[in-house]
Amino acid sequence: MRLGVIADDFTGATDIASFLVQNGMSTVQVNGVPQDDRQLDAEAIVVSLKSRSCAAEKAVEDSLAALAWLQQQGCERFYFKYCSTFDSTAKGNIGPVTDALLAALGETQTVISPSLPVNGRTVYQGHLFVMNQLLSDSGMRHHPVTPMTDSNLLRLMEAQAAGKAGLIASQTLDLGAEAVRAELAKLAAAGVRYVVLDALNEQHLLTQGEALREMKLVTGGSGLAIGLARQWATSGWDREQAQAAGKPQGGRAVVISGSCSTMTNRQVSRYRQQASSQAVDVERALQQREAYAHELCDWVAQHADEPLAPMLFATSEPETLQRIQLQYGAQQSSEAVEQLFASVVRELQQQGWQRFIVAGGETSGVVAQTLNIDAFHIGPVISPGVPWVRSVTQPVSLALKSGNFGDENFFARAQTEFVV
Ligand SMILES: Nc1ncnc2c1ncn2[C@@H]1O[C@H](COP(=O)(O)OP(=O)(O)O)[C@@H](O)[C@H]1O
Ligand SMILES: O=C(O)[C@@H](O)C(=O)COP(=O)(O)O
Repeated sequence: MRLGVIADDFTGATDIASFLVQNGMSTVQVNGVPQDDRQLDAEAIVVSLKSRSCAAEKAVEDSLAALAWLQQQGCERFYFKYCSTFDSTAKGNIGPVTDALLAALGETQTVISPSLPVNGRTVYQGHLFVMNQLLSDSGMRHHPVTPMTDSNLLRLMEAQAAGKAGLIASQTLDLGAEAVRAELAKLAAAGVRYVVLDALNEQHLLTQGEALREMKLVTGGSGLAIGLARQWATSGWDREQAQAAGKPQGGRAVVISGSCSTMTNRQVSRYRQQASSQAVDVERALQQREAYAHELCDWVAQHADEPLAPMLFATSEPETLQRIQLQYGAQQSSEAVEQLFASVVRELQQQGWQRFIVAGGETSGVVAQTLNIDAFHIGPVISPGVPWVRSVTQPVSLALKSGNFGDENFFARAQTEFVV
């Protein structure tokens, strides 16, 4: 049984991929729908799209293209992965994409399961919680692109999609997989297309996995992957074996930090005490990018043989960032930083650097694209949702960290706790 995952963004794709390998399924991730007909070798294939904040029509078109490609790869079960905070715009594309995938597969029912207890996302009586707050009371209500002002997943789904939503509550999950399957059948008979699943803990996710073993299409965050991978992994949950192809190889490493999140700021200040580091000068990035990138690469090379990899960082505290954005413009400065990092990693790759530890979702996308890495094996997990990954075609390994993920010692741990 081969699983095909359609993920609505890049770091979200890496997140689910890491839970699949941790629970025993070997996994390859591709960035976008490949245009060639290469056949990939893994139990699960994850396609990362950039559809989270797209208009519904575009998200549907991209998701159906991903589905068709995954079917060509021999996938028989499908998983639509969105954010564990159900990020969707006011017009919302999670509903339309779910409807389109159901129709394409000839199915009439699926589940909605964004819960990820290990990262504080739980669902109770159909309401989504972030840590100890309802989604609509959490910081997500201020999200610049996808503000979430309702926590009721049934209401959110019915507002976006064509069909009827229903609930399987935690009390039923406590009774086990058989009870969940019976409830799914009852809801199907009542015409319910989207079944919101409560989950307060990992046991609930394992029960979901057991109950959904035969369901053709599921939808959710990355948590449900824990339960499903335990059902489908042919290696008997052998994590070591599933991760083998993605283990980082030796060779020189560099840390590139382009995220300004609170967590990344903490990680950067910790790592500055542990390794050589150099802050990026945004003005020089704007005015003399190539010469400056070359200079930074020389600096990185001078620190190549130290115990921990040298770090280049644009990461700034909110006040500094605000000052930079006021002075140079938000878009201009962020693009200048991204392009500077692109020039740096291009030159380092030419000089034979093989390990890149990157902080920031957008920054990760730029680095992977610049290094020409469009498919990678998922390796050992550094922090929940952040694995080492290894290019399918080149001897290059990446650790791609979304801004909020990882613990304070992430950059050092990524290098010291894994066989390289
Ligand atoms: N000092 C800085 N000045 C301006 N923009 C910056 C600075 N540092 C980082 N950026 C930009 O901020 C954005 C951070 O986004 P991203 O990499 O997705 O991180 P996150 O995952 O935390 O959102 C990138 O476009 C990056 O280039
Ligand atoms: O499900 C999740 O929380 C993550 O996989 C995810 O999608 C995070 O998105 P970003 O916050 O945009 O990195």
